[in-house]
Parts: sequence; structure tokens; C-alpha cells
Amino acid sequence: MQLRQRLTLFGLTALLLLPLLPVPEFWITQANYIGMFALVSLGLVLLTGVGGLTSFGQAAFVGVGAYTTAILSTRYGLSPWLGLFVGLALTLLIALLLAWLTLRMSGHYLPLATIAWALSLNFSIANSEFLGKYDGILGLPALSLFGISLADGRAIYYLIWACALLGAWGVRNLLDSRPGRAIRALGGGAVMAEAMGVSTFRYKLIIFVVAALLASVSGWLFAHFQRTVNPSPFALKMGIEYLFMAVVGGVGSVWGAFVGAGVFKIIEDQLKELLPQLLGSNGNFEIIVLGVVMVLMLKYAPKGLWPALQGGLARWFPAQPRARDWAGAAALPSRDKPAPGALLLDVDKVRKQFGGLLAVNDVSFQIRAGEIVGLIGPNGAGKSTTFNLISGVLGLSRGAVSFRGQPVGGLSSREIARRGMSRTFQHVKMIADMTVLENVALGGYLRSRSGTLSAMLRLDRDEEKRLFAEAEAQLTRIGMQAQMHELAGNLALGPQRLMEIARALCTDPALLLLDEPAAGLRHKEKQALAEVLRQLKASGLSILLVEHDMEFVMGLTDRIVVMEFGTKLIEGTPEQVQASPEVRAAYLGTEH
Ligand SMILES: Nc1ncnc2c1ncn2[C@@H]1O[C@H](COP(=O)(O)OP(=O)(O)OP(=O)(O)O)[C@@H](O)[C@H]1O
Repeated sequence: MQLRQRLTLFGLTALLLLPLLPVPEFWITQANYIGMFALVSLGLVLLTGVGGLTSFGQAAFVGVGAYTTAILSTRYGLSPWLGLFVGLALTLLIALLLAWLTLRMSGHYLPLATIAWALSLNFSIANSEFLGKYDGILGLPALSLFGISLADGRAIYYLIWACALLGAWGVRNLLDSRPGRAIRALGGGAVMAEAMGVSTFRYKLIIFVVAALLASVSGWLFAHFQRTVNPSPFALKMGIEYLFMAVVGGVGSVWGAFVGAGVFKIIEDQLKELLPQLLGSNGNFEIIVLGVVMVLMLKYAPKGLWPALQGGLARWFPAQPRARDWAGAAALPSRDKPAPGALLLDVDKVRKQFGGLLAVNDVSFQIRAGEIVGLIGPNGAGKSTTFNLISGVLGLSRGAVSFRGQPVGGLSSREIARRGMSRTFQHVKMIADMTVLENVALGGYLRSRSGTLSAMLRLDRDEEKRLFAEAEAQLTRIGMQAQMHELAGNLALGPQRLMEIARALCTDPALLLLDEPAAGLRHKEKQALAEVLRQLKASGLSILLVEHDMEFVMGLTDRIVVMEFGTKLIEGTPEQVQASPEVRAAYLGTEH
């Protein structure tokens, strides 16, 4: 057994034995709170740390779970277990409604919206006669499981920690899966994820709902642990504290949720006792100290305690590369390839207007299957805009684009990716803290199906093997197999660009769109890249290349389209373009 596994086993045994040891009741209660808080923070890891969506409103979902079971068990005498499921269903409905209303917001509007609904949900609870107003509801029954009462803190401890660890297991599984890679792509903005076929709205919705459900379970446990509910533990202040916990622990890591909940709860309680003694008067002084600690943490350890701890421990327990268990996995489904020479892409008088600026002015050209076509022109000529019009990142102002005989103008980049166009980016877009292999496997998203639930329950392993086999095959194709276990963010620019090409290849494209693939590469790297692209062409792939490096373009392409001031200046073979006085004039800035 490896040291890591031995440590995990030791930790789990210690957790299991804790209530059986003569530990004071106070610490068991602390451990119970830490488990419940960690469940909520886990949701924030997914939502905020990984997905990049900041929420101050998680305490409101805790309240929904708590109040539902309180009402059902006290007023209607129903089983708390029924209360759990009704609470989850109600949370799901509320989360879906709030997500529909708020998730399309971006920037600071979303956090503000979470504050708004956290306030309004809490005020609704606090002013409802039915929910007991500020006094809340008293006399909740204790939970029982298989006839065993969980009224005692040491007994409910096991249920709380089983829920927390199950939650951690599910979230960890999710993050290492097909939907997990899509979720991890959200943090870097929508453009790359959508180009890989991921519906970013769908995954924002999913993580919002999962985080709300985790909070709701915590609320259910909380209600039956305290045996009473009132509005204050579900107020905005607590929503902010949950976010603090996640940030203190490490908002991007699952175990950070536990570290954050633990550190926050213990420090807060100790300060509550210590500060009034020191200062000689009563008051919530701990809030001041916690605020200062938080600011210092954000300045000096913005990633949180767990990543810092992990970085320190990495010297003794280096991370193991993913076990290569996909040998012999079945191939992913692949698409019909166009016949060599068939018309693949038809760009017909496309136009893009940005206000008064005509960035692309009635540009037309075609690409046939098996060709490499270059799109060149001086800075600001409209190449990237044309590229974005073709790949669906920008909408057309006029004109038409058809791909494999079907009109694709006006389709989303996700839909265009589904039809077999895949692209790379002028500025590499990747998930820096994922391995090269995992980044490339994201390209296989549209060729696979596993959903969130099957990923959380680890029922997706066969498909994962197929995805990794495909990702490795594409990395081998471009000569990067040896780097597959490295973190993408640690690579130099050259290999990162190659990795993007492998990711695009993993989509099984009929047309590859490369946006300045040679930019920033050294001479040798450019030669290696040109060789890779020649091999891809030899295997029947078609490529459209936006590029500045003339030598690179001239040696590689079959045809070149030259743009200047948004219009097509000339189209021809590399020789024709090189011989053209107009092109020379365009590049040298002389009259023609
Ligand atoms: N989103 C936008 N809004 C307004 N103007 C834009 C936008 N995107 C591009 N432009 C303008 O459109 C023109 C064409 O830009 P584009 O980026 O397509 O040129 P390019 O040929 O790719 O240039 P480069 O080689 O420098 O990348 C430029 O004048 C640019 O400022």
C-alpha cells in the first residue's frame, strides 16, 4: 500500500474511532458542525472554486432543507427521512428557478443576485407566521436509523460524517470525469468550452443545483441535530461565512472544504471565548479578527490552506500519474469523412460590421477536403474575425457559410463543433491545472455521453477508458505522448499549442481551424509543427490556417487567401501570392 493510501486509511480510522474515545462532548459537537459546514463548502468548491460562480446565498438552501423537515416532522408528524427527500425536491425547484433567473448574469451581477435572493429568502422565512417567524420551530424529533436513535451527538456524528464523506467522494468523482472536465473548463470562460461542444449554461446549472442540494442535506442534518430551527443560521452572514470557509480551506480543492470548515469553526469558537476575556467586555469581537485574518489570507495565501499544505507535502508524497488502464479500450464513435477533393467549406460573401467598422467585407473562398488553406494579411486585416465567423464565435452581419453542404451561418460554435469543425486559439485556452491527457480528453466530449450522476457514482469508467485511449492516440499522433501526465500549465508555449491541436483532433474533425499556431514558437518548434500538419493532411484532414509567419505558410499550404482592410485581396497558390505585387504592397505598406 502506498503512503498516500495508508494516510487516508489512518484518517478514516481516526474519524471512525473519535466518538468512541473519551473525547469531551464539546469536541464531538465541533466535529459535527465541521462535517455539516464542510458539506456546504463542498458545493462552493464546485460552484465557485471550479466553476467560477461566486455565491453568497448557500445558507438559504441550508434553510430550505432545515425548515422543510422541521415543518413536516413537527406539524404533520412525518418521518424526517421523508423530510430529507421533500427538502431536496423543494431545493431543486427553487435552485432551478433561481438559476434560470440569475445564471446568465456575468461579472459582479451574479454575486449581487445571490445576495439579493439570500436576503429575500431569509426575510420570507423570518416573517412567515407559518414558519414561526424569528422564534422558528421547536421540538424537532431526533433522527433514527435502522431503529437506532441518533439523538446523541456521538450517534449523529456518524451520519453527518457519512454524508460529508459521501459528498466529497461524489464531488471528487465528478471532477475527474467527462462532465467534470466540462465544469473545469467553465473557469476559463465560455469560448473554449463551447468550441469543444460543451453547453456552458447547462453545466453552470448543474453545479448550481448540486451545490444547493449539498447545502440542503446539511440543513436537514442541522435541523435534527439542533432539534430546533430559526432564521439566523440561514441568514446572509452565514452565507458569507460559508464562502470564507471555502476560500480559507482552498476553494478549488475538495479537501479544502473540510480544512476550511474545520479551521474556521475552531478559530471562531476559540476567539468567541478568548476575546471577551482579554478585552473585558462582551461583543462579537471574533468577527473583527476573522475579517482581518481573511484579508491577510487573500493577500498571502489566495489559494487557501489545503493547496499550501499539499504543496508542502508533495515533496514527501509526490502525486502519482493516472494509472494507464485503458489499453484495449474500444474506439470512440467516429464520423463519416468527406471524399478527397469534395467541397468542404464554402464561405460566401461574409460580412462583419462592428458598429461603424467593417471588419470583414464580403469575403468568399472555399476549402476542399484534403487541402491546407492559409488565411494571411497584415495586422487588423480581419483574419481572426473571419475565422470567428466561420467557427460560430461571432454572428454574421451578412453572407453565408456552408459546411459539408449544410448552411452553418448563425449556428452556435457548439453546434458547428458537433458538425465536425474544430479549432485552436490565438491565445492558448486550456485548463492549466489539468494534465495534458485530461485537456485533450475534453476534445472527446461530443463523442461520449456520461452524465453527472453516473460520473458521481463512478459508473462511467468504461467510457473514460475509451476517452483516455483516444486522447493518448491523438497525443501520440503529434509526438506528445511522453508529456501526457504533465500539468498543461507547466508546458512551454510550443507544446501547449500542440496540445490544443491534439484536443481539436480528439473531436474527430473534418476541418481543423488553426488560429496562428506558429505564433511565439522557436524555429525548431515551427518545423516540428509543420511536419505534424503535413502528416495530418496526408491522413486526409483539411486545415484552415490563420498565420503571420510567411515562411511557415508558404511551405505548408496548397492555397492562400490574402486579406487587407477586411476584404479579400487575392487568392492563389503560395507561388502566385509570393509573386503578387499587391500582396507585397499590402505588407510593405506601399501604394498599389
Ligand atoms: N469585437 C470587436 N469589436 C470591435 N471591433 C473589432 C472586434 N474584433 C475585431 N475588431 C476590429 O476588426 C478589425 C479586424 O480585426 P481582426 O482581429 O479580425 O484582424 P486580424 O487580421 O486577425 O489581425 P491580427 O493579425 O492583428 O490578429 C480590426 O480593426 C479590429 O480592431
